[in-house]
Amino acid sequence: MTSRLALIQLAVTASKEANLVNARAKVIEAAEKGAGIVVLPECFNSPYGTSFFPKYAEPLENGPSSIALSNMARDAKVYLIGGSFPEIGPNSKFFNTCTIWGPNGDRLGVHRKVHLFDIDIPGKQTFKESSVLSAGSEITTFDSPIGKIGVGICYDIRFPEMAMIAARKGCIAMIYPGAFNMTTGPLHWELLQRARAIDNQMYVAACSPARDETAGYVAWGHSSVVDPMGQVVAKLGEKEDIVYADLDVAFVETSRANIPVSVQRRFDVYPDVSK
Ligand SMILES: NC(=O)CC(=O)C(=O)O
Repeated sequence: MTSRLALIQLAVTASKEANLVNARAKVIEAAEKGAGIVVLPECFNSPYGTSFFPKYAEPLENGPSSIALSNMARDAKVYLIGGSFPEIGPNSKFFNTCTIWGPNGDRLGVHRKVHLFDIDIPGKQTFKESSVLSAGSEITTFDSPIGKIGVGICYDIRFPEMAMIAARKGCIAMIYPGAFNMTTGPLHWELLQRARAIDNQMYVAACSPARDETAGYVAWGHSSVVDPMGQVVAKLGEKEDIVYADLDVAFVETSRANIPVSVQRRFDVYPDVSK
């Protein structure tokens, strides 16, 4: 069983309305090219930065982005992993939130970024999402026609436990809307995807905004898909574009059967690791 995955490396602007219009056009284009599962990037409808989160935040229920995403999924008849947008949630807390939509426009899941992006590489990249955002606390999976798929957001990819638990719940892929930067992107973006793919013998995809050199936070781009053997099967440069890859469940099964690490774990040797 296969399904075509499309990653939309969207050129995100300061206009939420323009971003929603552009996202819709690209989702429909991806569906016309045969995609059954479509992914948008982290903060697909706003610039990425702590000063922007409160300004662009909207509620999950009936906010403009949720309505637009539901309509896109329904009109294109695709499973849509709707990147993320700043959410104003319970108790007026802000979250970095990914919504997942089915082909009839129903919402299938919500992932609030679990691991907030707080780093300080002096002179290169400093970011403190936790100065504005609250963290989610759920592992998120949803059922697609080719099987269960796990969803994380960007910095979540650095935490192997999340992908491992998703794999143990039966996921055949992990998908991360993300926005690495010009420091961590060249170092870690591809390596982390390949690591999570090999750890768990699953497809891993990460979808970035297109690079905008004039933005306060310059995204690395390079949206890509890695297969269960750790091979990069699709990859973009830095410009706005769409990349496609066929996800093949049989290849996940063969990879897991040929190198059966998931049944060779020695929890007797490392009992502190949760089963
Ligand atoms: N933007 C992020 O959440 C993560 C990132 O850029 C990194 O881990 O590097």
